[in-house]
Amino acid sequence: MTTSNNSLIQLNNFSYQYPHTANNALKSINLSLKKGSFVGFAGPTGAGKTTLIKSINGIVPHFEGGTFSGEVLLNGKAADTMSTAEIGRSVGTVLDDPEAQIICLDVEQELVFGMENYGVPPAEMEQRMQKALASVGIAHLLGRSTASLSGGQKQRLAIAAALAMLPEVLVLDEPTSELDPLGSEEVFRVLKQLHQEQGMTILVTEQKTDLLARYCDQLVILREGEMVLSGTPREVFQHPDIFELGVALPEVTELARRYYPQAEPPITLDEGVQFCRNVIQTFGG
Ligand SMILES: Nc1ncnc2c1ncn2[C@@H]1O[C@H](COP(=O)(O)OP(=O)(O)OP(=O)(O)O)[C@@H](O)[C@H]1O
Repeated sequence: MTTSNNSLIQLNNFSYQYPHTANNALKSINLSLKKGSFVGFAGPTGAGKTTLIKSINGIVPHFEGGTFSGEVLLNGKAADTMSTAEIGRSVGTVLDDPEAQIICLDVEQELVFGMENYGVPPAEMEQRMQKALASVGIAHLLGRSTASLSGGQKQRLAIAAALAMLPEVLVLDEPTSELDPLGSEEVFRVLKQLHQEQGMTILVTEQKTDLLARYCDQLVILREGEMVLSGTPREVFQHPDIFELGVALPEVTELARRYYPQAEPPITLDEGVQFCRNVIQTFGG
């Protein structure tokens, strides 16, 4: 086993192939993530983003089967030697579709369900439930039926249910795919707050790169199972190769890079406004 440093999650030359497929879905991934990271994963469809998330929460290989080489370490321990229950104590998962993840009829049951399965004492459950709901700003929804919640509220509930298990890391697979722009922003604001106020480690796959640009500290780009770029959102979106990697850039970045390829492109709307002002001044002057 490779010696682990102080990484919370470490992938060493990790390759994985689903059963009955011809190619590896992940190819020699080397990635080291420290506690307190907020990392976004992007890349074209089929790049391996979901598979990478599933390799961290143990679905790969525990439930999917298949073959792998290399290793995924959680706190220095090889994930394939841990039970899924053990992995679940460290890694909380939120899926793209809250409808599929929420299984109980009311908010309280939804939060209690996971804790009961892990044998959390009832008095502690109540405390954890209140804290988890407050953390994502939906304490007022206790007592509501899950069917009556909006998409954004359901996704916050899914996050709260994961938080009630006191995970060290939260992995989210396209958590805004069912949400409109306001709901998407709401989810990322909650994540940023968890990250800043509780030091939660957050790993998220997301197609909306403007959200990744604004909220993540680190961005990893995958293509055809390989990790092709990694850095701050600015380093990644300003990288000369980014256009060739099939990643949808934030709109402001895309426009600036196309029309002013020599200039340092903006990566957020605010920077885009300033960029336009500078362009107008240059041409006006
Ligand atoms: N359960 C599975 N069985 C077989 N092959 C799979 C399975 N799940 C994914 N794959 C294949 O593994 C590769 C990586 O898929 P993955 O879902 O990880 O990509 P992704 O980047 O998340 O794509 P998307 O953005 O479309 O969700 C693809 O070629 C896909 O067809």
